[in-house]
Amino acid sequence: MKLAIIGMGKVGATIAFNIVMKGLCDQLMLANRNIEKAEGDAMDLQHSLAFCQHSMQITSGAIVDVEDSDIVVISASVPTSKKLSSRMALGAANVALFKEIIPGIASNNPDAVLLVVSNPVDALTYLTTKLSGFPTSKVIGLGTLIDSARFRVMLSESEKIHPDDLRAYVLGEHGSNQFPVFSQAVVGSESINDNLLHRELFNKVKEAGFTVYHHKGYTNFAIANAACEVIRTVAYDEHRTMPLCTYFDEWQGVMDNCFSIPVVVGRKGIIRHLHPTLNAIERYDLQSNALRIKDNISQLCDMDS
Ligand SMILES: NC(=O)c1ccc[n+]([C@@H]2O[C@H](COP(=O)([O-])OP(=O)(O)OC[C@H]3O[C@@H](n4cnc5c(N)ncnc54)[C@H](O)[C@@H]3O)[C@@H](O)[C@H]2O)c1
Repeated sequence: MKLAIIGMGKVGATIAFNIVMKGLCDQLMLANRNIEKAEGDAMDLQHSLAFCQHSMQITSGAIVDVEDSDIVVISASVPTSKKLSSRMALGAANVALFKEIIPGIASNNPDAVLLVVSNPVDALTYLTTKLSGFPTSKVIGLGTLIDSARFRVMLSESEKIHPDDLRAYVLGEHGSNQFPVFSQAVVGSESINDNLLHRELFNKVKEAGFTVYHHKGYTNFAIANAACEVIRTVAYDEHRTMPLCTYFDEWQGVMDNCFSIPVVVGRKGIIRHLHPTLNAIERYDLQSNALRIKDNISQLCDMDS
């Protein structure tokens, strides 16, 4: 399994550390605009192999050196600020960056699954799908997997039950429009009700990324674990279900859009879309997400410029 990370900032470096600790590949390639930083990370991670069960080859270089990967994680980005209050603020500059880098990544890594982490992730996953020419199944945006994880952790604290035993999906935009699917949320086989307490927790989930940003200027640990969950599922063809961002022609009556829906993931990327029965509130939330995201995509991702 050959894995590359493009963009060795706070998130890319933490994903790399997790991959090494968990032994998720045999060859790990780190690429960054500032190559010296990628070289430093590669050396530092090599030194940590003495404490790992799984040996791997760790190399570094420029984006053009990333070739024939099975998975390419894209966490390259213009710098984010501690004052960030909307992921869309990164939109225009990251769209320009992706227009510069995605065609080369796609042609040098024709069989890869591309995992988009950079924000705004829904628009960038759409753009990556279009620019790469890859099948929609092979371009995955990290999307609301992280929001769903935060929701499960917060519900677990309130229910005093391990988060692994909770199923609670947040779907839609990785942003302020995301919505919880209470109608399908369960702990054991008991429903998690749509009540005031659980709505308050969900409101904290929506703000959680920015709460962390405002404290430390970035988020890295939870997002790196979310990325590794997808990477392991692809690497070992695990066929796990999770909410992830994908471009789709049609989902639950929404046409031609790109945001997080429940999917099954395996070695070939997204191998199936799941279709839970949504209640009236959730169908309304889905429609308003679809409009908002479509609008963001058409504002940001003009394919002719
Ligand atoms: N999807 C999510 O839930 C989620 C969570 C956290 C962060 N993010 C996003 O991930 C991205 C990275 O965040 P970060 O905190 O690591 O940012 P960062 O500024 O620390 O790192 C960005 C890295 O990209 C590199 N880079 C820029 N242009 C490049 C190019 N052309 N080629 C190669 N490398 C290039 C920079 O040198 C830098 O090392 C941001 O867009 C952030 O918003 C997403």
